[in-house]
Amino acid sequence: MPHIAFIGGGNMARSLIGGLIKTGVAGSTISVAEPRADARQDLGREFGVACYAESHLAAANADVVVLAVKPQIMPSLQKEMREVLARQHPMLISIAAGVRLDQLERWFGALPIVRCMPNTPALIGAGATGLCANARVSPPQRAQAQHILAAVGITQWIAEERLMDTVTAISGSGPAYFFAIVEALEDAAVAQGMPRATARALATQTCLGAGRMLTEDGEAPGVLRQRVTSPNGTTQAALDSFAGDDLHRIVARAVAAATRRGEQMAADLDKSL
Ligand SMILES: NC(=O)c1ccc[n+]([C@@H]2O[C@H](COP(=O)([O-])OP(=O)(O)OC[C@H]3O[C@@H](n4cnc5c(N)ncnc54)[C@H](O)[C@@H]3O)[C@@H](O)[C@H]2O)c1
Ligand code: PRO
Repeated sequence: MPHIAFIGGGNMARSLIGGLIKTGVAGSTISVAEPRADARQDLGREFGVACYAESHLAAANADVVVLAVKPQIMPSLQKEMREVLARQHPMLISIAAGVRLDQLERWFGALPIVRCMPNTPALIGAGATGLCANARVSPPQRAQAQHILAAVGITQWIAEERLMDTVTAISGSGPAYFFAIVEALEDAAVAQGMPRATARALATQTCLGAGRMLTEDGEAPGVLRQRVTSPNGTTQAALDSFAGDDLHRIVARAVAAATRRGEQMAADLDKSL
């Protein structure tokens, strides 16, 4: 069994650890570095994993090191981690938004590195993750990285690293877009006089039902949309209104803004060093 060390024991690490344990990985093969004592205690109690306040201790026997800290923290890890990484030569998996493979190599050394972008539905095992590897990652290591992320949802390999910022803009940030749409539907119904609890229940279940149809029917979203849309009916009226407001342009602009922000975050990290 490979030993996996998580550096950072926050939300995303917790969901990955929970997913791995559910797939049968033993807690004794996982260690976590987390500065917050209460989080260390919770993780140890819930999953039976070994928790440390210092990163180099968690990574001491690791075959795989998952970097699960905020992007801004990443460069500051190098001082503490460089020696243990040089000794262990593990595969690194970074889940940080807007941190490039070349930056990770510069900070942590010439290691096999996988950059990936999961999303918060990983917390309930329904995540979507894009992964991108540097040339040092062997085929078995690719399979190992995919296995770790597949514990919390679907995975897609991304050949061109520049598209990892697009992954972040589509599926990394994407859950927030759908929550925003549910909020907007809820507000629209409330404005027409519906009680908020009723509006929320209807909008939420509609989102779940539409999502399940997308994943379970195997039909393209356009086909499913047409099936809801009676000629000259209510849906047509709403879709015409969306088209009049150029929904596709609104979404494309938002995705472009998120993509640019990812690129900017990486550029800021370059400047901060
Ligand atoms: N939340 C999301 O939607 C999402 C989605 C995809 C990827 N990500 C990425 O995942 C990473 C973690 O995000 P999160 O939402 O789990 O954040 P989080 O704040 O819940 O977890 C980060 C953890 O790192 C710990 N930490 C801080 N300094 C540390 C250090 N020096 N050594 C070890 N641990 C340290 C913090 O105490 C915290 O518990 C980020 O890089 C983020 O970009 C987040
Ligand atoms: N949350 C992180 C952000 O908003 C990365 C994707 C989702 O930057």
